[in-house]
Amino acid sequence: MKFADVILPLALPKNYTYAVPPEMEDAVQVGSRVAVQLGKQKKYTGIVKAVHGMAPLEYKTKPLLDVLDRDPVVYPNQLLLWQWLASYYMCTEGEVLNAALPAHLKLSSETLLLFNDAFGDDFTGLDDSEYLIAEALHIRKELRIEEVQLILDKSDVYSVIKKLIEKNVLLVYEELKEVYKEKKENYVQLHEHYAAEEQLAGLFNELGKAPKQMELLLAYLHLLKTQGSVLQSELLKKSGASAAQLKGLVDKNVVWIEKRTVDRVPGAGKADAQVDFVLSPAQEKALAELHHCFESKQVTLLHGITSSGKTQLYMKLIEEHVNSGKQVLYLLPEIALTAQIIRRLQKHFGKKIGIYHSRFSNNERVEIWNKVKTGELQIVLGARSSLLLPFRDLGLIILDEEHDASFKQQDPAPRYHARDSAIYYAGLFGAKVLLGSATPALESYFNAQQGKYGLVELTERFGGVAMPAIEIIDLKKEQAEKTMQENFTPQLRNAIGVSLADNKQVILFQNRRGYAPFLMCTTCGWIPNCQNCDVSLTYHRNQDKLQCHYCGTRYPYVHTCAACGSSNTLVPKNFGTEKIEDDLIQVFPKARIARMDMDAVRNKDSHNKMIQLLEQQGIDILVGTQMVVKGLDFDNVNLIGILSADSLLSFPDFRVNERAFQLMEQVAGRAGRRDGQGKVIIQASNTRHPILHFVTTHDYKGMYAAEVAERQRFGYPPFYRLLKITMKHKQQQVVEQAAHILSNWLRPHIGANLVGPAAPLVGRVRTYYLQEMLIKLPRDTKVIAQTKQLLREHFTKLQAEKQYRSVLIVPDVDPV
Ligand SMILES: Nc1ncnc2c1ncn2[C@@H]1O[C@H](COP(=O)(O)OP(=O)(O)OP(=O)(O)O)[C@@H](O)[C@H]1O
Ligand SMILES: [Zn+2]
Repeated sequence: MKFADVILPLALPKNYTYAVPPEMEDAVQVGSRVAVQLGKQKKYTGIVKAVHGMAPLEYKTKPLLDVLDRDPVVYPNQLLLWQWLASYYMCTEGEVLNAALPAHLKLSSETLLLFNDAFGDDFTGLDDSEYLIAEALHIRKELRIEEVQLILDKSDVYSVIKKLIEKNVLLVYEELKEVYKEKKENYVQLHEHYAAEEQLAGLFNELGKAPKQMELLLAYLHLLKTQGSVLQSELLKKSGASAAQLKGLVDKNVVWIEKRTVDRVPGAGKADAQVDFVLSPAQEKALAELHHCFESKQVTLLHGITSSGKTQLYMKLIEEHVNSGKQVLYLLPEIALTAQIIRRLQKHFGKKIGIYHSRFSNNERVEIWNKVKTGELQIVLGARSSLLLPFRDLGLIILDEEHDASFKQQDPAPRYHARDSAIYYAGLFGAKVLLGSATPALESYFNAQQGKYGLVELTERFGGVAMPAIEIIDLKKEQAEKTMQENFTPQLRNAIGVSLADNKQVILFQNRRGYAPFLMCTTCGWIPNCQNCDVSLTYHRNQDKLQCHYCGTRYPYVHTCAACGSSNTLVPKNFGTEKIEDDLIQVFPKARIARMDMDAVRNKDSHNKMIQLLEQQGIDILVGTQMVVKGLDFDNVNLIGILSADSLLSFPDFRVNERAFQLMEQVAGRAGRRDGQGKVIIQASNTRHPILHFVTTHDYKGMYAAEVAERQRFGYPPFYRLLKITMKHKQQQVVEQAAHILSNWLRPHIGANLVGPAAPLVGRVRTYYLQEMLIKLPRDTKVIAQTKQLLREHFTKLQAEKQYRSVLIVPDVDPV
């Protein structure tokens, strides 16, 4: 008898073993999907993790209901990655599976099946079982899996359902909006008859009487010449003609329309890689050093200052790996994945490159998933989650902007860090990892210093452009002398004026969105808070609403103070990007001003459009949050303003200095990238903060040395590892008691390295009260593994107690 261990898409503490019925023995394979029953009612599809001959001792096995795939959907290396992620980040393999598989590869008994009206009612291509289900669906429009089982009078219905999905008869509800279908587009083709010059000339004569059709024809010929093929939609747009006018040409047998399947995944025309630029001598040297490092190290850190051309080096490395038949994964923070970087890469790698991030539809994800699996896509440019794609033969992972905190997943599990996970995953393939940044994470630079990673430094900007000059302006002094106009010092106002007069562009940075981070009653000091979270509400003037940035709830503007009853005494305090935008309009009424933050660019298109507008110099002044920082490359920006450095340097976190340095150095790096030296103006109240000194001198190493000494003194990363435990419950007393009990159990084992429990700064979020504990762990793999095991046991023990069963316990390994 054979048995299969199956990973189910649930947060189950362990995997279940099922018996393999003899008729499925040949079909069942590691990495294939199988349908199984869990408990009395529920059915799921899971993935086979192992096939073996050992019956479990603790329970009687149920049989597999069905094997869904002839070819496994994941490779053994994915299964190893899932296992590692679950164990290292303290979650279940089911949770990892859930994050990794695109929705259409998951089915469960809760799944609702719908009839696909587009299929019509021609059922001739279906076999008997398929026909029965299709007919039932056609009449009833939707069915649950149990109903399908009743109709067919058998339990193993998953293969029938799968076939019906493939034949486009049936839709799975989760994907209703975007079920996987090939995408078709209409292309216009000139009739062969007119390929010859004379015939075409004759046609022109004929159409002389029909000017619109003539325009259509001219537009067609132009598009054909420039693009090789002619999309109907583009032709109509370019010629300004209507569909009816185009139909006129079709009726005259001049052109015909062909429906073609097109790739959803955007890929520019060229099929071949062509990396045709020349590296500068400094870049050549760095490339040689990278090769040298990779001879002995799996991981190398490329520390290259802003605009030194790191991206060009990546492209050279990508080319080498692609030429040797390997796959390459290029990871970027989500918001940095803009049309700008995509275009830069597509220019050189054309169709070999695929893009993958969370804003993609399920359809697009499935397409990429399949092409990565077959190896057809050799390069993937993606955000964190593209690490979970089924690579076939990975040769290189590049992590650009590797210091970026968004490489760490927050919610839900797996709470993984793409950098560390990439290093593990690459190891399975014997692949290399390149970490790149102008401001590396302290942890990475430390590892490089220790010799664990290779280190290559690129210390000059491409084209010999100088680093921007940095000027710190004393906000206190200017405020005392009453020279401020809104939030601008005279120095910043002047500099903006000079840039505008020179037709240059300006970027202003402020790390808060909205109009004002909070309102305050001038009579009694009352501040409006969120009802679900212990946090003040941000004022958004454009919507005339107050908004909680923790749970997203919106509230109408308040005119009367809830504490003292005075009316119209609430005033905005502090300032966000919306306010700066408003101020700019007043101070520079003629300038073209735009704002880039999460409110202004909700979808990927508006974000890309704004970047494009900036590239084409349709914007004079851009004000934005972190978003304006990430990896952007503009020719004409020569001034950067940081409106308040204090707000970056004053929140309670041991990484605050590192983060502030990275942000300011990165945003400064957007200035003067092409010609002439750029300028950065930083407004600050505390002008003597040591970090400002390091920013002024672009002194990463100085910052590193100072910070690392502090970290060592206080026992923080990179010297210690951190593990944060957050506990949540709707009742404050329950969560406090639970945290107290858990910490009392843990303290004898962990001692002084257990900090807390205590309520975090924002002690209640989304109506849940929070308690946090921090565990500092020595960098010793064995101790770390033992501690995680200890925690797992005690979590289980706590949740076995009835009154604490509903307390949520969230472990976060290596929190950022
Ligand atoms: N060898 C080269 N040939 C042509 N152009 C280059 C070369 N190296 C760099 N450039 C150009 O210089 C600019 C800066 O390079 P790039 O964006 O790669 O820098 P970077 O190091 O990634 O900067 P950042 O860290 O600030 O994002 C880009 O416009 C790039 O096209
Ligand atoms: Zn809230």
